[in-house]
Amino acid sequence: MTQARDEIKIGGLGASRKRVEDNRFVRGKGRYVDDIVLPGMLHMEILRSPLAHARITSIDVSKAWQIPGVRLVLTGDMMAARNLAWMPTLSYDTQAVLATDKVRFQGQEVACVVADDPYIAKDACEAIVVEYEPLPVIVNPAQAVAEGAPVIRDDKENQPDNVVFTWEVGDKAGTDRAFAQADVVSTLDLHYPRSHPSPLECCGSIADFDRSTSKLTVYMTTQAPHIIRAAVALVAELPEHMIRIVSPDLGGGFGNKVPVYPGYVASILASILLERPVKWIEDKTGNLISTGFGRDIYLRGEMALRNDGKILGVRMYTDSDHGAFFSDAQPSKFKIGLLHSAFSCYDIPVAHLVNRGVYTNKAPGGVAYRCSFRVTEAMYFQERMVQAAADDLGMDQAEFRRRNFVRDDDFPHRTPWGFLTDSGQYGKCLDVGLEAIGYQDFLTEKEEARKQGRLLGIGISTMTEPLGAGNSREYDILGIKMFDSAELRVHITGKAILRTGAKSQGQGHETTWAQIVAHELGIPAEDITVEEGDTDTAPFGMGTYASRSTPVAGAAVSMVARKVRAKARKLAAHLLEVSEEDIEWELGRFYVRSAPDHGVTIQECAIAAYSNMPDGMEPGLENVAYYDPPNLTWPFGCYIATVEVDPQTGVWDVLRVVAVDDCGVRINPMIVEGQIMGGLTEAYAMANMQFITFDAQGNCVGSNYMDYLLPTAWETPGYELHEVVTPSPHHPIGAKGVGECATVGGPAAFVNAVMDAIRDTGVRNIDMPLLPDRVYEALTKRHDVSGAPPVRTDDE
Ligand code: PCD
Ligand SMILES: [Cu+]
Repeated sequence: MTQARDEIKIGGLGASRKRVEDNRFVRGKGRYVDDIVLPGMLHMEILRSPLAHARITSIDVSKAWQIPGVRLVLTGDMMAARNLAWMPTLSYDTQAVLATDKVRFQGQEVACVVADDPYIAKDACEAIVVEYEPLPVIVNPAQAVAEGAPVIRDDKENQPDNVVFTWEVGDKAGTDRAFAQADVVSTLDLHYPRSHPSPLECCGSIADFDRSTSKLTVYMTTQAPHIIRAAVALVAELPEHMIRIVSPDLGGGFGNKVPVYPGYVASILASILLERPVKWIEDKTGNLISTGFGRDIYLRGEMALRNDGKILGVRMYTDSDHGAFFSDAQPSKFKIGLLHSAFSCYDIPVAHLVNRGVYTNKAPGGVAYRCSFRVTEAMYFQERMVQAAADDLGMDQAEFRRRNFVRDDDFPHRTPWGFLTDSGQYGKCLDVGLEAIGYQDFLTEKEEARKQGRLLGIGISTMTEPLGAGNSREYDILGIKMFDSAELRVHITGKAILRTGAKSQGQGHETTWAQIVAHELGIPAEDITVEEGDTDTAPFGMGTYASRSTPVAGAAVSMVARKVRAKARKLAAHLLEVSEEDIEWELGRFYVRSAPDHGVTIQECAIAAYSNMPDGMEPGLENVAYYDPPNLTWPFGCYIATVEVDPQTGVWDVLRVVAVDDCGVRINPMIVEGQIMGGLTEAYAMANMQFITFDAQGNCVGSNYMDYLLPTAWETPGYELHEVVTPSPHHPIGAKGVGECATVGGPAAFVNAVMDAIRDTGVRNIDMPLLPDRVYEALTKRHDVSGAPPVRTDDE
């Protein structure tokens, strides 16, 4: 008779266990960078450029130095003297730490002041006099490539213009042939506007250099502490074992905390020079105007179609605006991240994509904001194009998708741009979604409403997203392969501590990783402490972004637990006085196959590991695992929104949102649902209200929360969530990533719904955000409404 532990009761796989980290978060006991106070700590503030493009003719810091309490004023020249004025970016570019020659975007870091308190530092920043000679400003790709455009990156050799790269992938000739055979060619021009991840906690760091031990400790808001340690070791030429990076509690990351920012570097140098801890905490405007923007990419898409609805081929021409420095966080192999993951859920024979990246006088952009490296843009383009194509064919949009989906028995499936998708049940997900929303009934209701002048619309967005960068053959950051790690130590009493190379920013790893260990070992989740983010203790890992933690670090957790179980089995054999081959495992317990009642628990094995091990066995019960995933995981999402547009004002209200997510096996269903709701809310915000843009002078418009809107509970629609489970065949517990899915797939559902509601106008596109005035313009003037003029990048 089985004596296995009840997996749900011990908080194993599938348990909707309450998040253990919330014990401190909801009590206001989280420990964020700004909560840390070190003895003798000083405070740093940054002086930022008011202009988007200008030559610096002089910087006078004398008045700042005279303010009592000022300890250090740092300028670009001082950084340059130490070879620190420029730093390498994660995309093999360089970025100014403090400007020396020119400023290249509004908000760029020009000088820093360190003082006894932050107010003195801020006042002293204002006492610095900088003379600028304004230069012509470039705020979009069209201007960047125009004849005679000023060269923004004149600091770089071999950079005669503003083009960062041109990248091409796919089969051009084959795609041309497919278009030649098409019955219908559908085209669409779009702009995915800049958006800002905008975590509630801004960026910050405390650098603490101790001359007596030569050790540098940096507490900082980073999603990838080990990468930072490696970067500091290389840039500052400090020995790696003398650097400790600690990423404490983070108030959200959303990709914003992946790049290296000048403030971190300046605070480190200041601490080394002053031999005191130096704290820098960014303010909201600083965060909104200078750190990791997402998106900002233009697209012209073309689809070759057969009359029966089959997609024969796809072309994409895109122009991406990277701002003044190419510092996107992305695996280095593909110039534009994984943009060519578009159309992976559809069976499309051939495709061709050209992307041109340009520099502009805007803050560095293209960061993976809740997005696996340009996947959000890819899926938005895909689903907007799919809807336009269905319309052009006069075909039902759900039926058009179904006809082109990759079939369940066609996995692993090679996409036209070379990815290998692992598993899925796309048709089933769509059916669950259509059923839930009451598709046919809504179509009837929509027609009825139209007769009374009411505009109802329904939008669908279906997509599979590549999550879990990534296997070492194809993915690396600055040459470091993108594996991840876990280290598990079972104490003598059978309790345990687990450390990983990932770094939660609110996702709940302290809860879910313990659940994986509980699943593998039968140790109750509450007996397992999870720690992340301290490079002195955590095994080397690549951090948390691109929903890679579950696919990669989560897999490492499984693997390390299995290694521990293998040793525990030997201990069990010893305790039960039988050979290892005669032992069976059930959750939490080994037993003798021929005598199931004769067994030992994992906890008994733990005691034995320290007190009664067989002759010749090394004591202890711990191990470490590094996991190099064989492939990405490919979750699937089907998002359906219904809306009503007010023809008098252009205001649109969301009626219902249905989300069907298939992220394989769910470790913690409640956390997964929270991830999806959060993701949908960010999708809704981008589609509906979030607007951060630049005027002709490069001034950032929308650099505060009065203008850049975060949806509150009041604006946020309700969500109806459903699930389908297709395990990943190559992940140890069958889980796929999920954190980003709803943000990636969500926007197109809302936009498609509004476009469906106003379909009678013949308007093909309104760029996000679909502000009421844009919708109103489309309704009344019956033309496309773009956030900025689209640019074609082909030279036909
Ligand atoms: N199947 C499955 C999956 C998953 N899960 C869970 O859920 C979560 C998530 O996961 P994933 O998907 O793996 O992811 P991760 O890596 O962890 O994370 C990341 C993401 O996450 C998201 N979410 C969130 N949340 C919060 N709260 N906060 C934050 O910040 C955030 N962020 C965002 C982002 S943006 Mo990027 O960075 O952009 O790239 S990417 C991202 C965790 O806890 C886990 O464990 C479960 O349970 N199951
Ligand atoms: Cu992206």
